[in-house]
Amino acid sequence: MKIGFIGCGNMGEAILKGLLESNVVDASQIFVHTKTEQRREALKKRYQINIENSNHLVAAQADILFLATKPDRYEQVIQEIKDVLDQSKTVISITPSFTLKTLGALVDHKTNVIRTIPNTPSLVGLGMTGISHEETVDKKTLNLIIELFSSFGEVMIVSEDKLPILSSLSGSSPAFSYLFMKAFVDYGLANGFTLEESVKLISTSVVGASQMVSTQNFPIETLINNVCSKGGSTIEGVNSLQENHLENLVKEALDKTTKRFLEMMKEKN
Ligand SMILES: NC(=O)C1=CN([C@@H]2O[C@H](COP(=O)(O)OP(=O)(O)OC[C@H]3O[C@@H](n4cnc5c(N)ncnc54)[C@H](OP(=O)(O)O)[C@@H]3O)[C@@H](O)[C@H]2O)C=CC1
Ligand SMILES: O=C(O)[C@@H]1CCC=N1
Repeated sequence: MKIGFIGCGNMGEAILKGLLESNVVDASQIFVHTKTEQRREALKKRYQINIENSNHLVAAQADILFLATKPDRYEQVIQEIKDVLDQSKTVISITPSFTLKTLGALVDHKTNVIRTIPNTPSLVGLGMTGISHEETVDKKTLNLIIELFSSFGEVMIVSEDKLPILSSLSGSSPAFSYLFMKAFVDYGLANGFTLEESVKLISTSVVGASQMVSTQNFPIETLINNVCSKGGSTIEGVNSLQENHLENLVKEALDKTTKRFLEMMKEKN
């Protein structure tokens, strides 16, 4: 099996590194083209993968092809590679903008297309990828795609209409978590802790809290209450966040994120 990347920036590299570290594929099986030579050289040096001089050369060799450019390049790069696409290949979109129907039309229905929303924690093997596909995709191909994405994280198959919300919940949410965590790091720095200490304290606690939410069969409210000792310190912070409407702020941000996803789709379909 050969895997191609057309474009390989933040998200493409997260998938590429996730795949390599999971050992499901070897560097010799990966073929990449990006716009700039500088980026191609950097990726070659970092991962010892095959670098090609055109998108066409990548597509000609790959069985599975990640379109990892920004959405404004999708139409152009598909034009460049269309003549080498056939039923033996699978094209994977990772962008909000294009529906399966539009992607199918762009590739002249010559190849399988899968629509995904991955996230950047794939880089460290803790990704979360939403996948939508046409019913016509055969089981073997679908299982292979699921296996690839599962090698660096979790996978959720959803109907296409659910992708905009899924993207806010898992594609974009790492950015919101980083912003939240940045406030803790800044607080540690301002109060005598080093950067390393502050990062360790908050990142370990957030990993622990994530594990509690995903493994303990409690409502999240119970987990919050279990930290708030009666008459203790935490309740003061929780009350302050609630008085400042943290949950409403987050929901408003999610609404705006989803709205933009839908606008991006409207622009291209
Ligand atoms: N970042 C994220 O968290 C997530 C991103 N996505 C989606 O992933 C896609 C990529 O985003 P992201 O990785 O952040 O973007 P980046 O800007 O980091 O990467 C874009 C890549 O595309 C390459 N590129 C640009 N033009 C061409 C071209 N004509 N041919 C080949 N390669 C080209 C760039 O090359 P070069 O580096 O040489 O300039 C770069 O490697 C987007 O569609 C985004 O919606 C989805 C989920 C999460
Ligand atoms: O910001 C974006 O458009 C992409 C989609 C999900 C995360 N990043």
